[in-house]
Amino acid sequence: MKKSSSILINKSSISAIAIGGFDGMHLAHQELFKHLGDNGGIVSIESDYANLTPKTFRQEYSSYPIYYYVLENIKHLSGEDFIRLIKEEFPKLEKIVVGFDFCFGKNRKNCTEELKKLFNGEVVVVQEFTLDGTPVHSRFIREFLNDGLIKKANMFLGKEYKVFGKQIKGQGLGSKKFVPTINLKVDEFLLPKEGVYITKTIINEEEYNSITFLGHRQTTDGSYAVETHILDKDIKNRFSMVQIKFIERIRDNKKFDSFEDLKNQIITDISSAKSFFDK
Ligand SMILES: Cc1cc2nc3c(=O)[nH]c(=O)nc-3n(C[C@H](O)[C@H](O)[C@H](O)COP(=O)(O)O)c2cc1C
Ligand SMILES: Nc1ncnc2c1ncn2[C@@H]1O[C@H](COP(=O)(O)OP(=O)(O)O)[C@@H](O)[C@H]1O
Repeated sequence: MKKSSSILINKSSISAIAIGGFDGMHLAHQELFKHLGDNGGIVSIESDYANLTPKTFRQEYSSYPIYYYVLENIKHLSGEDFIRLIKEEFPKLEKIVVGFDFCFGKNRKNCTEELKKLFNGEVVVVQEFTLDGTPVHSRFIREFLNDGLIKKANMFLGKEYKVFGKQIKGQGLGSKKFVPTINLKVDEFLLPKEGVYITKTIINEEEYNSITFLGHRQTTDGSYAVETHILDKDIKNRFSMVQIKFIERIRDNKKFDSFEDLKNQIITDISSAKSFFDK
C-alpha cells in the first residue's frame, strides 16, 4: 500500500476506488479499503451531517489518497451521470468497492445491482460488518458519543475518538481557583456527552496525558465549555489548533455548592486520571 496524500497522487493513476461518506473512517470503512490494492483511492462524499471526521479531516485515517466530492454538487446527477463522472475523473478505473447498503444517483435511486450494471469493471460489494453482533455504522457511533459511551465508540472506530479545536480565552478562574485549563472552541465535530473524561491532548504534534471537562459550568458562569487540563505539565502559550482524544469517561457534569467542593472534586478527578495512565 502506498503512503500518500490526495494532493500528490494524480487521479489518472488510480485503478480502484471505495465510495461512500466515510464519516468516522470506522472499522467497517477500513474493511472496504482492504480491497483497494496498490493503486487505490477513496472517493469521499462530503455531507452536512458528517461530524465525526467532518470536512477534510479523514486523510489521517488511511494511507490511500482521499478525493472529496461535495454531496450538494453531485446529488442531482442520475446514476448514469454519476458513473460517467467517476470514469472521467479516474480514467484508469478498473474496480469499485462499496458496502452492501451503498446507493447513488438522484434520490439514491440506484444501489449495488445498478452499480454492477452501469460500471463496466469489477464491483466488490462488502457484506455488513458487525462487532459483537452490532452493525458498525457512523450513526451508532454518534449515539454512543451522545450517551457518553466513549469506550464503545472507540471500539467501533478502531481508534480513539478525536476532535480538533481552537484555543479561546476562558473565565480566568482556572489557574486562580481550580487548576489551569486550555479552553477550546470546537466547531463541526460532535462532542461527547457532558462530563469529565480521561483524554490525551495533542499540541504542536506533542501528545500529553490530560483530563477534559465538557459541559455547562454550572458551578461558575453556567456557559458551555470544553476545557482540558494537561497532567504534570505547565503549558503557557496560546495555540491555534489543539486536538483531544477521548479515552474514558470518569463522571457526570455536576453543580457544586462551593468552589472549594469543585476544586476537591477536580483534584480527585486528576488523581483518577493519573492512576489510569500509570497502570
Ligand atoms: C477536571 C475538571 C472537572 C470539572 N468539573 C466541573 C463540574 O463538574 N461542574 C462545573 O460546573 N465545572 C466543572 N469544571 C469546570 C470549572 O468550573 C472550570 O474549569 C472553571 O470554572 C475555570 O474556568 P476557566 O478556565 O474558564 O477560567 C471542571 C474542570 C475540570 C478541569
Ligand atoms: N457496516 C458496514 N458494513 C459494510 N459496509 C459498510 C458498513 N458501513 C458502511 N459501509 C459502506 O462504506 C461506505 C461508506 O458508507 P457510509 O454510509 O458513509 O457509512 P455509515 O453507514 O457508517 O454512515 C459505503 O460504501 C457503505 O456501503
